[in-house]
Amino acid sequence: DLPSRNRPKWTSRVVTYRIISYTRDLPRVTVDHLVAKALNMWSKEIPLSFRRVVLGIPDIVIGFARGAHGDFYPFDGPGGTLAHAYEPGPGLGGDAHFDEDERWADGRGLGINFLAVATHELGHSLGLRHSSDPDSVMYPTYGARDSENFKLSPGDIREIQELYGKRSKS
Ligand SMILES: CC(C)C[C@H](CS(C)(=N)=N)C(=O)N[C@H]1Cc2cn(c3ccccc23)CCCCCCNC1=O
Ligand SMILES: [Zn+2]
Repeated sequence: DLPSRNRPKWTSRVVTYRIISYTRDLPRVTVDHLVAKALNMWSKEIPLSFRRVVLGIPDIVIGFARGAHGDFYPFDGPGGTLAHAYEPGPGLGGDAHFDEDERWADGRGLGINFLAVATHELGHSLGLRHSSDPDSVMYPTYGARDSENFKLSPGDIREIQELYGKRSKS
């Protein structure tokens, strides 16, 4: 894209998040853990950290919902769109919604790999757009990945560092 195109990003060094609803398919602690893992996959590459809050208004609201759920993008039942997230900004900005009509899995059982989808969505929450590289986490369609060694592609790392800079090793 044109470098001058204004790409929204978080300007604070610490971004807060709150998980406000869960799925019946996974234990809450598993969702908490996989969300933290997805966030850490991105934050370890950039000078930005995430803090979970359980009360109040965070930067990023994360939740599960089905059908129409209060924004302009109702979900579509099983299959189809699995989730959506908003680019950085106030209000809905940064929020990530997961379609409760999917069968969510932790990477072992059948079902949609929640870690893979959460990493994609939180990439959007950080300001990333889609990639044409099928190995990228930001590829527009879901591909079953074994979550054992699920990781960001070199392109994903390049994109997020282009937006936020590199995390200094010090
Ligand atoms: C990349 C994801 C993690 C997030 C994206 C949504 S977003 C906004 N966050 N970029 C997503 O859900 N993409 C659809 C795209 C899609 C594929 N098909 C569709 C059929 C109908 C509607 C959408 C789709 C064909 C049939 C397969 C349906 C199941 C898989 N769905 C997808 O891959
Ligand atoms: Zn996407």
